[in-house]
Amino acid sequence: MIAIIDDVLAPEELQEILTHFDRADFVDGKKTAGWHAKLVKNNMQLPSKATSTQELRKQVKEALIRNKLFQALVQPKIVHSLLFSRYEVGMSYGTHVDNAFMGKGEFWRSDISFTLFLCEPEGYEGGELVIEASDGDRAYKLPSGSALVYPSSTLHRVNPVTAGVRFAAVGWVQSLVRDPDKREILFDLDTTRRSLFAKGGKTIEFDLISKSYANLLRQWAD
Ligand SMILES: O=C(O)CCC(=O)C(=O)O
Ligand SMILES: [Fe+2]
Repeated sequence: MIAIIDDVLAPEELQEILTHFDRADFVDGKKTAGWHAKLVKNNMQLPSKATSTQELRKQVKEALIRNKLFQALVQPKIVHSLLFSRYEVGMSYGTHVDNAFMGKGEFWRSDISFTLFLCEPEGYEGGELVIEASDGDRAYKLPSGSALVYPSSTLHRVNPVTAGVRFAAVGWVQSLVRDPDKREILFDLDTTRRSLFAKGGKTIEFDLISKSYANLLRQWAD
């Protein structure tokens, strides 16, 4: 499932991150790409080992983890490999698939990829995140603070930036539920039981859907 999550970060948090970017040194993004993605990756990133990057990473991770829609959609076991990117005019990230596993020493599976847009769409031209689906390409350019979550199994790209600068945080999730179809069933059940609860409280219908939700999650989680 491809989904948009709005307002992951508050305007003050966004401002703080952008202020940090103003004085930060960005390095070549090829450093963290797989051997084939390197061939088409042309962007800049915050150095992953810097203490300030680790603090920003923690902040963004916590914001995602406390977001109820993110929880319901992706069932995160771990949010990992988060990085902060900067695309200047002429930069892009050509068509690629994300590596199935990421990390050094400890490896995490990438089930879901996300891009958290960190600047307003009016501030740059081009730079759309394009998901290449079997029925055609879909291009996304979201407001600052909104995130796109999409299956890591897709081919995707970032179009060349033709004016301005594009900032984003990107990362991956190893989900408790590896199969996207199963995640979607859980999401639908969870949405339905919450809607039933809002309308009628803790009825027997709510209890039975909650029971199915919990028991399926128990069966499907790894
Ligand atoms: O910046 C983006 O929106 C996506 C970047 C990407 O595809 C990646 O880092 O693997
Ligand atoms: Fe990617």
